[in-house]
Amino acid sequence: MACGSKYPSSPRLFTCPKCGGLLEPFYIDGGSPRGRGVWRYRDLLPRPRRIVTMGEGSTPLVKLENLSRAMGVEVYGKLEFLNPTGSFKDRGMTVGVSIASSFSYRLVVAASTGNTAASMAAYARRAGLNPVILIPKGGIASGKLSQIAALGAWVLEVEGSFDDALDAARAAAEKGLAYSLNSINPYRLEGQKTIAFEILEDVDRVDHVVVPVGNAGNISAIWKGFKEAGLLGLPSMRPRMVGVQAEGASPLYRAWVEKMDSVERVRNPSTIASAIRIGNPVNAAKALAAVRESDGLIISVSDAEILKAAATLAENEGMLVEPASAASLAGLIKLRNQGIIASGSSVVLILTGHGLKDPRALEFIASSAGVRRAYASTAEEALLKLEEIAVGG
Ligand SMILES: Cc1ncc(COP(=O)(O)O)c(C=O)c1O
Ligand SMILES: N[C@@H](CCOP(=O)(O)O)C(=O)O
Repeated sequence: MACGSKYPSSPRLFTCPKCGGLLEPFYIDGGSPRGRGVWRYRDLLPRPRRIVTMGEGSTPLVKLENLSRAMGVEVYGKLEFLNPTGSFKDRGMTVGVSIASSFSYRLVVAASTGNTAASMAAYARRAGLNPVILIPKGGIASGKLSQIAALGAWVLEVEGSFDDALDAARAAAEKGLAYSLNSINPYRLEGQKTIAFEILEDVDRVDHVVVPVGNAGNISAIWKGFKEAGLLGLPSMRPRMVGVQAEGASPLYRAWVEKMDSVERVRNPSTIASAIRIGNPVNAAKALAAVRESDGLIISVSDAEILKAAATLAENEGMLVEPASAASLAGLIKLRNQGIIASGSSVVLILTGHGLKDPRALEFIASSAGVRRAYASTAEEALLKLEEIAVGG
Protein backbone atom coordinates (compact mmCIF):
# COMPACT_ATOMS: atom_id res chain seq x y z
CA MET A 1 0.00 0.00 0.00
CA ALA A 2 2.57 2.58 1.05
CA CYS A 3 4.50 0.58 -1.58
CA GLY A 4 1.64 0.91 -4.10
CA SER A 5 0.65 -2.80 -4.16
CA LYS A 6 -2.99 -3.73 -4.82
CA TYR A 7 -4.86 -6.82 -3.65
CA PRO A 8 -8.40 -8.21 -4.11
CA SER A 9 -10.48 -7.38 -1.04
CA SER A 10 -10.49 -10.02 1.67
CA PRO A 11 -12.04 -9.61 5.15
CA ARG A 12 -8.86 -10.62 6.96
CA LEU A 13 -6.21 -8.90 4.89
CA PHE A 14 -5.36 -5.74 6.84
CA THR A 15 -1.66 -5.22 6.10
CA CYS A 16 0.39 -5.36 2.93
CA PRO A 17 2.33 -8.64 2.79
CA LYS A 18 5.14 -6.80 1.00
CA CYS A 19 5.72 -3.60 3.01
CA GLY A 20 3.68 -4.24 6.17
CA GLY A 21 1.72 -0.97 5.74
CA LEU A 22 -1.99 -0.82 6.59
CA LEU A 23 -4.25 -1.39 3.58
CA GLU A 24 -7.06 0.87 2.33
CA PRO A 25 -9.98 -0.05 0.06
CA PHE A 26 -10.35 1.89 -3.16
CA TYR A 27 -13.35 2.17 -5.48
CA ILE A 28 -13.55 2.37 -9.25
CA ASP A 29 -17.27 3.11 -9.57
CA GLY A 30 -19.18 5.83 -7.74
CA GLY A 31 -22.87 6.17 -7.00
CA SER A 32 -25.19 8.49 -5.14
CA PRO A 33 -26.33 9.01 -1.54
CA ARG A 34 -29.74 7.61 -0.57
CA GLY A 35 -31.47 6.95 2.75
CA ARG A 36 -30.05 8.00 6.13
CA GLY A 37 -27.02 7.36 8.30
CA VAL A 38 -23.77 5.64 7.41
CA TRP A 39 -25.40 3.33 4.84
CA ARG A 40 -26.68 6.34 2.91
CA TYR A 41 -23.24 6.15 1.30
CA ARG A 42 -23.37 2.40 0.64
CA ASP A 43 -22.11 2.82 -2.94
CA LEU A 44 -18.74 3.75 -1.45
CA LEU A 45 -18.72 1.19 1.38
CA PRO A 46 -17.91 -2.51 1.58
CA ARG A 47 -20.90 -4.73 0.79
CA PRO A 48 -21.39 -7.28 3.54
CA ARG A 49 -24.15 -9.89 3.11
CA ARG A 50 -25.78 -8.83 6.37
CA ILE A 51 -25.92 -5.28 7.79
CA VAL A 52 -25.79 -4.79 11.55
CA THR A 53 -26.99 -1.28 12.29
CA MET A 54 -28.41 0.90 15.05
CA GLY A 55 -29.09 3.93 12.85
CA GLU A 56 -25.61 5.41 13.41
CA GLY A 57 -24.48 8.50 11.48
CA SER A 58 -26.60 11.44 10.24
CA THR A 59 -25.37 13.34 13.31
CA PRO A 60 -26.23 17.06 13.57
CA LEU A 61 -23.76 19.67 12.38
CA VAL A 62 -24.58 22.58 14.66
CA LYS A 63 -23.30 26.12 14.42
CA LEU A 64 -21.72 27.10 17.75
CA GLU A 65 -23.18 30.61 17.66
CA ASN A 66 -21.77 31.96 20.92
CA LEU A 67 -18.27 30.65 20.30
CA SER A 68 -18.35 31.84 16.68
CA ARG A 69 -19.15 35.36 17.85
CA ALA A 70 -16.51 35.29 20.57
CA MET A 71 -13.79 33.86 18.33
CA GLY A 72 -14.46 35.67 15.05
CA VAL A 73 -14.76 32.44 13.04
CA GLU A 74 -17.71 30.33 11.89
CA VAL A 75 -17.47 27.33 14.23
CA TYR A 76 -19.57 24.21 13.72
CA GLY A 77 -19.68 21.17 15.97
CA LYS A 78 -20.20 17.76 14.38
CA LEU A 79 -22.03 16.03 17.21
CA GLU A 80 -20.52 12.57 16.95
CA PHE A 81 -21.24 11.98 20.63
CA LEU A 82 -24.90 11.52 19.62
CA ASN A 83 -24.20 8.19 17.93
CA PRO A 84 -25.92 5.14 19.51
CA THR A 85 -23.12 4.28 21.98
CA GLY A 86 -21.98 7.87 22.47
CA SER A 87 -19.04 8.12 20.07
CA PHE A 88 -18.03 8.19 16.40
CA LYS A 89 -16.82 4.59 16.65
CA ASP A 90 -20.33 3.38 15.81
CA ARG A 91 -19.87 4.52 12.22
CA GLY A 92 -16.99 2.10 11.89
CA MET A 93 -18.52 -0.72 13.89
CA THR A 94 -21.65 -0.97 11.76
CA VAL A 95 -19.34 -1.80 8.86
CA GLY A 96 -16.75 -3.89 10.73
CA VAL A 97 -19.27 -5.98 12.66
CA SER A 98 -21.41 -6.47 9.54
CA ILE A 99 -18.36 -7.97 7.83
CA ALA A 100 -17.48 -10.14 10.83
CA SER A 101 -21.02 -11.44 10.96
CA SER A 102 -21.25 -12.02 7.19
CA PHE A 103 -18.12 -14.16 7.32
CA SER A 104 -19.30 -16.24 10.30
CA TYR A 105 -16.71 -15.09 12.83
CA ARG A 106 -17.85 -15.91 16.39
CA LEU A 107 -15.39 -13.86 18.43
CA VAL A 108 -14.45 -10.23 17.85
CA VAL A 109 -11.54 -8.53 19.61
CA ALA A 110 -10.31 -4.97 20.21
CA ALA A 111 -7.89 -3.16 22.46
CA SER A 112 -9.49 0.00 23.72
CA THR A 113 -9.37 3.16 25.76
CA GLY A 114 -13.13 2.68 26.12
CA ASN A 115 -15.13 3.91 23.14
CA THR A 116 -14.07 1.28 20.61
CA ALA A 117 -14.88 -1.31 23.28
CA ALA A 118 -18.34 0.05 24.08
CA SER A 119 -19.19 0.31 20.41
CA MET A 120 -17.83 -3.10 19.48
CA ALA A 121 -19.60 -4.74 22.41
CA ALA A 122 -22.95 -3.19 21.45
CA TYR A 123 -22.78 -4.08 17.76
CA ALA A 124 -21.41 -7.54 18.50
CA ARG A 125 -24.31 -8.22 20.86
CA ARG A 126 -26.76 -7.16 18.20
CA ALA A 127 -25.09 -9.49 15.71
CA GLY A 128 -24.93 -12.40 18.16
CA LEU A 129 -21.11 -12.35 18.29
CA ASN A 130 -18.92 -12.56 21.39
CA PRO A 131 -16.88 -9.42 22.16
CA VAL A 132 -13.48 -9.65 23.89
CA ILE A 133 -11.88 -6.41 24.98
CA LEU A 134 -8.37 -5.61 26.16
CA ILE A 135 -8.03 -2.45 28.20
CA PRO A 136 -5.09 -0.77 29.91
CA LYS A 137 -5.62 -1.56 33.61
CA GLY A 138 -7.02 1.46 35.43
CA GLY A 139 -6.81 3.49 32.20
CA ILE A 140 -10.37 3.98 31.04
CA ALA A 141 -13.21 6.25 32.18
CA SER A 142 -15.70 4.70 34.61
CA GLY A 143 -18.74 5.34 32.41
CA LYS A 144 -17.16 3.37 29.60
CA LEU A 145 -16.19 0.51 31.89
CA SER A 146 -19.80 0.26 33.12
CA GLN A 147 -21.08 0.48 29.55
CA ILE A 148 -18.87 -2.42 28.47
CA ALA A 149 -19.73 -4.48 31.55
CA ALA A 150 -23.46 -3.95 31.04
CA LEU A 151 -23.10 -5.25 27.50
CA GLY A 152 -21.61 -8.44 28.92
CA ALA A 153 -18.30 -8.30 27.08
CA TRP A 154 -15.23 -10.26 28.16
CA VAL A 155 -12.84 -7.66 29.62
CA LEU A 156 -9.14 -8.45 29.87
CA GLU A 157 -7.23 -5.82 31.85
CA VAL A 158 -3.64 -5.50 30.71
CA GLU A 159 -0.90 -4.11 32.94
CA GLY A 160 0.55 -1.40 30.71
CA SER A 161 -0.66 1.11 28.15
CA PHE A 162 -3.31 0.93 25.42
CA ASP A 163 -0.45 0.24 22.99
CA ASP A 164 0.58 -2.88 24.93
CA ALA A 165 -3.04 -4.06 24.88
CA LEU A 166 -3.20 -3.45 21.13
CA ASP A 167 -0.04 -5.49 20.55
CA ALA A 168 -1.77 -8.44 22.24
CA ALA A 169 -5.09 -7.92 20.42
CA ARG A 170 -3.32 -7.80 17.05
CA ALA A 171 -1.37 -10.94 17.82
CA ALA A 172 -4.60 -12.76 18.78
CA ALA A 173 -6.25 -11.73 15.50
CA GLU A 174 -3.19 -12.75 13.48
CA LYS A 175 -3.35 -16.19 15.11
CA GLY A 176 -6.96 -16.45 13.92
CA LEU A 177 -8.42 -16.48 17.46
CA ALA A 178 -10.81 -13.61 16.75
CA TYR A 179 -11.68 -10.92 14.20
CA SER A 180 -10.00 -7.58 14.95
CA LEU A 181 -12.14 -4.48 15.07
CA ASN A 182 -9.47 -1.94 15.90
CA SER A 183 -8.59 0.67 13.32
CA ILE A 184 -6.03 -1.67 11.73
CA ASN A 185 -9.21 -3.04 10.11
CA PRO A 186 -9.57 -1.02 6.88
CA TYR A 187 -13.28 -1.84 6.52
CA ARG A 188 -14.11 -0.31 9.89
CA LEU A 189 -12.45 2.94 8.88
CA GLU A 190 -14.56 3.05 5.73
CA GLY A 191 -17.59 3.67 7.95
CA GLN A 192 -15.82 6.58 9.65
CA LYS A 193 -15.10 8.39 6.37
CA THR A 194 -18.85 9.13 6.12
CA ILE A 195 -18.25 12.02 8.56
CA ALA A 196 -16.73 13.90 5.61
CA PHE A 197 -19.68 13.11 3.31
CA GLU A 198 -22.16 14.43 5.87
CA ILE A 199 -20.17 17.65 6.41
CA LEU A 200 -20.16 18.24 2.66
CA GLU A 201 -23.92 17.77 2.51
CA ASP A 202 -24.49 20.24 5.38
CA VAL A 203 -22.24 23.27 4.77
CA ASP A 204 -21.33 25.31 1.70
CA ARG A 205 -17.82 26.04 2.85
CA VAL A 206 -15.36 24.41 5.22
CA ASP A 207 -11.78 25.62 5.59
CA HIS A 208 -10.56 23.52 8.54
CA VAL A 209 -11.68 20.27 10.11
CA VAL A 210 -10.27 19.87 13.63
CA VAL A 211 -9.98 16.30 14.91
CA PRO A 212 -8.67 14.93 18.23
CA VAL A 213 -6.06 12.28 17.48
CA GLY A 214 -5.18 9.10 19.35
CA ASN A 215 -4.70 5.97 17.24
CA ALA A 216 -5.07 8.30 14.22
CA GLY A 217 -7.66 6.26 12.30
CA ASN A 218 -10.37 8.89 12.34
CA ILE A 219 -8.41 11.78 10.86
CA SER A 220 -7.14 9.44 8.12
CA ALA A 221 -10.65 8.16 7.39
CA ILE A 222 -12.21 11.63 7.28
CA TRP A 223 -9.60 12.85 4.82
CA LYS A 224 -10.20 9.75 2.65
CA GLY A 225 -13.88 10.73 2.66
CA PHE A 226 -13.11 14.25 1.42
CA LYS A 227 -10.97 12.81 -1.37
CA GLU A 228 -13.65 10.32 -2.47
CA ALA A 229 -16.69 12.60 -2.16
CA GLY A 230 -16.72 13.44 -5.88
CA LEU A 231 -17.47 9.76 -6.66
CA LEU A 232 -20.81 10.22 -4.90
CA GLY A 233 -21.60 13.48 -6.70
CA LEU A 234 -20.84 15.52 -3.55
CA PRO A 235 -18.96 18.85 -3.72
CA SER A 236 -15.20 18.48 -3.96
CA MET A 237 -14.03 20.57 -1.00
CA ARG A 238 -10.61 19.91 0.49
CA PRO A 239 -10.41 21.46 3.95
CA ARG A 240 -7.20 21.58 5.93
CA MET A 241 -7.09 18.68 8.36
CA VAL A 242 -5.94 19.74 11.84
CA GLY A 243 -4.96 16.95 14.24
CA VAL A 244 -4.92 17.73 17.96
CA GLN A 245 -3.00 15.59 20.45
CA ALA A 246 -2.70 15.84 24.21
CA GLU A 247 0.78 17.06 25.25
CA GLY A 248 1.56 13.96 27.31
CA ALA A 249 0.58 11.61 24.48
CA SER A 250 1.77 13.37 21.35
CA PRO A 251 4.00 11.14 19.19
CA LEU A 252 2.35 12.40 16.01
CA TYR A 253 2.83 16.02 16.96
CA ARG A 254 6.53 15.30 17.54
CA ALA A 255 6.82 13.50 14.19
CA TRP A 256 5.08 16.47 12.54
CA VAL A 257 7.44 18.99 14.11
CA GLU A 258 10.46 16.89 13.21
CA LYS A 259 9.17 16.29 9.65
CA MET A 260 9.25 12.49 10.05
CA ASP A 261 7.06 9.92 8.24
CA SER A 262 6.75 7.65 11.26
CA VAL A 263 6.44 8.10 15.00
CA GLU A 264 8.65 7.23 17.92
CA ARG A 265 6.63 5.28 20.49
CA VAL A 266 5.87 7.18 23.70
CA ARG A 267 6.23 4.53 26.43
CA ASN A 268 4.11 6.04 29.19
CA PRO A 269 1.54 8.31 27.59
CA SER A 270 -0.20 10.50 30.12
CA THR A 271 -3.20 12.84 29.87
CA ILE A 272 -6.60 13.43 31.46
CA ALA A 273 -8.06 12.66 28.01
CA SER A 274 -7.95 8.89 28.49
CA ALA A 275 -9.50 8.20 25.06
CA ILE A 276 -6.38 9.56 23.34
CA ARG A 277 -3.83 8.31 25.88
CA ILE A 278 -1.99 6.49 23.11
CA GLY A 279 1.77 6.40 22.54
CA ASN A 280 2.09 4.46 19.29
CA PRO A 281 -0.70 5.34 16.85
CA VAL A 282 -1.10 2.51 14.34
CA ASN A 283 -2.39 4.83 11.62
CA ALA A 284 0.47 7.31 12.02
CA ALA A 285 1.72 7.08 8.43
CA LYS A 286 -1.77 7.56 6.98
CA ALA A 287 -2.53 10.46 9.31
CA LEU A 288 0.72 12.28 8.53
CA ALA A 289 0.00 11.85 4.83
CA ALA A 290 -3.56 13.18 5.29
CA VAL A 291 -2.35 16.27 7.10
CA ARG A 292 0.36 16.94 4.53
CA GLU A 293 -1.89 16.37 1.51
CA SER A 294 -4.53 18.70 2.94
CA ASP A 295 -1.98 21.39 3.83
CA GLY A 296 -3.09 21.04 7.45
CA LEU A 297 -1.13 20.66 10.66
CA ILE A 298 -0.83 18.79 13.95
CA ILE A 299 -0.69 20.56 17.29
CA SER A 300 -0.67 19.55 20.92
CA VAL A 301 -2.62 20.99 23.86
CA SER A 302 -2.16 20.68 27.61
CA ASP A 303 -4.60 19.00 29.99
CA ALA A 304 -5.42 22.40 31.45
CA GLU A 305 -6.31 23.69 27.98
CA ILE A 306 -8.46 20.62 27.35
CA LEU A 307 -10.43 21.01 30.59
CA LYS A 308 -10.86 24.72 30.01
CA ALA A 309 -12.17 24.03 26.50
CA ALA A 310 -14.63 21.42 27.84
CA ALA A 311 -15.93 23.96 30.37
CA THR A 312 -16.14 26.66 27.67
CA LEU A 313 -18.19 24.37 25.43
CA ALA A 314 -20.52 23.52 28.31
CA GLU A 315 -20.99 27.12 29.46
CA ASN A 316 -21.39 28.69 26.02
CA GLU A 317 -23.09 26.01 23.98
CA GLY A 318 -24.60 23.61 26.53
CA MET A 319 -22.64 20.64 25.21
CA LEU A 320 -20.94 18.11 27.44
CA VAL A 321 -18.15 16.20 25.78
CA GLU A 322 -15.42 13.99 27.15
CA PRO A 323 -11.91 15.49 27.43
CA ALA A 324 -10.60 13.91 24.22
CA SER A 325 -13.40 15.63 22.30
CA ALA A 326 -12.72 18.96 23.95
CA ALA A 327 -9.16 18.76 22.60
CA SER A 328 -10.58 19.90 19.25
CA LEU A 329 -11.88 23.16 20.73
CA ALA A 330 -8.67 23.58 22.74
CA GLY A 331 -6.79 23.25 19.45
CA LEU A 332 -8.95 25.82 17.71
CA ILE A 333 -8.52 28.30 20.58
CA LYS A 334 -4.75 27.87 20.40
CA LEU A 335 -4.63 28.28 16.63
CA ARG A 336 -6.81 31.40 16.78
CA ASN A 337 -4.57 32.91 19.47
CA GLN A 338 -1.52 32.18 17.31
CA GLY A 339 -3.25 33.70 14.26
CA ILE A 340 -2.86 30.44 12.32
CA ILE A 341 -6.60 30.14 11.68
CA ALA A 342 -7.68 33.48 10.20
CA SER A 343 -10.80 35.35 11.26
CA GLY A 344 -13.83 34.60 9.11
CA SER A 345 -12.68 31.01 8.47
CA SER A 346 -15.23 28.22 8.54
CA VAL A 347 -14.17 25.51 11.00
CA VAL A 348 -15.74 22.15 11.87
CA LEU A 349 -14.86 20.60 15.24
CA ILE A 350 -15.37 16.84 15.44
CA LEU A 351 -16.95 16.33 18.87
CA THR A 352 -16.12 12.68 19.22
CA GLY A 353 -17.39 11.34 22.57
CA HIS A 354 -20.11 12.01 25.14
CA GLY A 355 -19.28 13.83 28.38
CA LEU A 356 -21.37 11.46 30.52
CA LYS A 357 -18.90 8.67 29.83
CA ASP A 358 -16.29 10.28 32.07
CA PRO A 359 -17.83 11.39 35.39
CA ARG A 360 -14.44 12.17 36.95
CA ALA A 361 -13.61 14.61 34.19
CA LEU A 362 -17.06 16.15 34.58
CA GLU A 363 -16.21 16.93 38.20
CA PHE A 364 -13.10 18.83 37.09
CA ILE A 365 -15.16 20.68 34.51
CA ALA A 366 -17.85 21.46 37.08
CA SER A 367 -15.31 22.87 39.50
CA SER A 368 -13.83 25.12 36.84
CA ALA A 369 -17.38 26.26 35.94
CA GLY A 370 -17.81 27.18 39.64
CA VAL A 371 -20.31 24.66 41.06
CA ARG A 372 -23.40 26.44 42.38
CA ARG A 373 -24.97 24.38 45.13
CA ALA A 374 -27.03 25.15 48.23
CA TYR A 375 -28.99 23.20 50.86
CA ALA A 376 -32.47 23.75 52.27
CA SER A 377 -33.98 21.65 55.06
CA THR A 378 -37.59 22.60 54.23
CA ALA A 379 -39.65 23.79 51.25
CA GLU A 380 -39.97 27.24 52.89
CA GLU A 381 -36.22 27.52 53.22
CA ALA A 382 -35.86 26.42 49.59
CA LEU A 383 -38.20 29.22 48.54
CA LEU A 384 -36.14 31.77 50.51
CA LYS A 385 -33.00 30.48 48.82
CA LEU A 386 -34.66 30.77 45.39
CA GLU A 387 -35.61 34.37 46.15
CA GLU A 388 -31.96 35.11 46.96
CA ILE A 389 -30.86 33.41 43.72
CA ALA A 390 -33.42 35.39 41.69
CA VAL A 391 -32.14 38.65 43.16
CA GLY A 392 -28.54 37.62 42.39
CA GLY A 393 -29.50 36.86 38.74
C1 LIG B 1 -13.63 10.28 22.22
C2 LIG B 1 -12.47 10.03 21.31
N1 LIG B 1 -11.96 11.06 20.66
C3 LIG B 1 -10.93 10.90 19.81
C4 LIG B 1 -10.34 9.67 19.61
C5 LIG B 1 -9.20 9.58 18.68
O1 LIG B 1 -9.55 8.88 17.50
P1 LIG B 1 -8.43 8.10 16.70
O2 LIG B 1 -7.95 7.00 17.60
O3 LIG B 1 -9.13 7.57 15.51
O4 LIG B 1 -7.36 9.06 16.41
C6 LIG B 1 -10.84 8.56 20.30
C7 LIG B 1 -10.24 7.22 20.16
O5 LIG B 1 -9.12 7.04 19.85
C8 LIG B 1 -11.95 8.74 21.14
O6 LIG B 1 -12.48 7.72 21.79
N1 LIG C 1 -9.83 5.73 21.51
C1 LIG C 1 -9.84 4.42 20.98
C2 LIG C 1 -8.52 3.75 20.88
C3 LIG C 1 -8.57 2.59 19.91
O1 LIG C 1 -8.60 3.08 18.65
P1 LIG C 1 -9.05 2.26 17.38
O2 LIG C 1 -9.61 3.30 16.48
O3 LIG C 1 -7.87 1.57 16.87
O4 LIG C 1 -10.10 1.26 17.77
C4 LIG C 1 -10.86 3.63 21.80
O5 LIG C 1 -11.95 4.15 21.96
O6 LIG C 1 -10.57 2.55 22.27
